[in-house]
Amino acid sequence: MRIDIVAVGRLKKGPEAAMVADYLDRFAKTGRSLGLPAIRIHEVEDKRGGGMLAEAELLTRSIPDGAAVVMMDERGDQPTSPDFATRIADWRDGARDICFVIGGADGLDPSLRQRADWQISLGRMVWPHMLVRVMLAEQLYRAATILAGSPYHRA
Ligand SMILES: C[S@@+](CC[C@H](N)C(=O)[O-])C[C@H]1O[C@@H](n2cnc3c(N)ncnc32)[C@H](O)[C@@H]1O
Repeated sequence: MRIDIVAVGRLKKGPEAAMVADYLDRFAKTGRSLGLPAIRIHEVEDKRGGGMLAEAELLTRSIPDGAAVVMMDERGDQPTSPDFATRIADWRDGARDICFVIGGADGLDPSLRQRADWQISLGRMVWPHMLVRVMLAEQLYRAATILAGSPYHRA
């Protein structure tokens, strides 16, 4: 099994990058005994100004064949953290790869959103994509702690 985050834009060194690295490192440590692999990030960038469609093509190329595709979108479902953890465990148990997709400033092209196995929202407000990376990384770490039965998630 592999877990990837495919995202538009390059995350420069700074607080967001440090937080993403920290949460993914914690995920890797907690996930190891749960059969969850370290998460890899793939960044794509369309330098020719082709907009959402060009970004969709680049993102599609980075999505592994057969992976469960989870699109981050403010119009999507709003699962609880335990529900999110359960879905990840179900895919793990079915030996399915998982690929999270985060769009750029214009969002994700509708053609790409149509192929999602799941569209999830971090609330109905729109967040900058770099913060979405941080929040997704935190929720993935939180999911691992829920599956491990550790006290990080107290709700
Ligand atoms: C700045 S937002 C783009 C907003 C764009 N206007 C749209 O209609 O999608 C960049 C990316 O961050 C992610 N994103 C932003 N807010 C989100 C939210 N509330 N929940 C989940 N993902 C979000 C989405 O992947 C989005 O494509």
